[in-house]
Amino acid sequence: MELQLALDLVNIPEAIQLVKEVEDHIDIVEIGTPVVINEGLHAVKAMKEAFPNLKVLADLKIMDAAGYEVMKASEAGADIITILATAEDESIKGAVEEAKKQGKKILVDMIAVKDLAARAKELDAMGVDYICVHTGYDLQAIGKNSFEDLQTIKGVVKSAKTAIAGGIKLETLSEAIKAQPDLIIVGGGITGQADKRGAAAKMQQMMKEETAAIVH
Ligand SMILES: O=C([C@H](O)CO)[C@H](O)[C@H](O)COP(=O)(O)O
Repeated sequence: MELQLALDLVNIPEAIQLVKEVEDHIDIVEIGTPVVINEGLHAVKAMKEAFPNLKVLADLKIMDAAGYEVMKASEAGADIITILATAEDESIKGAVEEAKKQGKKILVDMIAVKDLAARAKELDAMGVDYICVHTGYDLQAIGKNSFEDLQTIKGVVKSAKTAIAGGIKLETLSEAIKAQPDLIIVGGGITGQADKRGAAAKMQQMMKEETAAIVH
């Protein structure tokens, strides 16, 4: 199980400073959608140059022109690129094909999908690398989360890795670990803490220990 740090509300220097604090305790660093909107793919390039040993995810939330956008993010140094599950199948297939050509991975964001099981099955058959249930900021604000959704996709996905994102904090992390996704994505649960390094370290430790307890 891997831990991804999502950076959404920072500029490039702040993002790099933050990752310096927590780099030993995360597997993937995400350049969040708001950062890509503010700074462009330069943010992906700067992060990869600063931390060549960390995997970098570009949260582009692609909806169209998928092959082209995956190519540009790959050129900037992204290892994983996101596309929305609600995109056309042609776009999903285009993203997967280009990512394969570039040696990169595609994570599909299930935000706003109504029939999660049906769409997850289709995406799995299209060869995507990760399928991620996600409660975005606007639904987090009305008290929603994705823990049940994770169980739903875990029940149907056979090949892709599974992931969860959206409002996960130290207090709710165990709920996510229980369903054993391959990837847990945390933004504010780390970046909003005074001791960011401590929060990331504790999360990494919980993921390891609680997974070991489930497996044995
Ligand atoms: O994808 C995200 C959101 O749509 C804003 O871009 C966040 O990165 C994701 O929700 C994780 O962040 P937290 O919810 O703060 O954990």
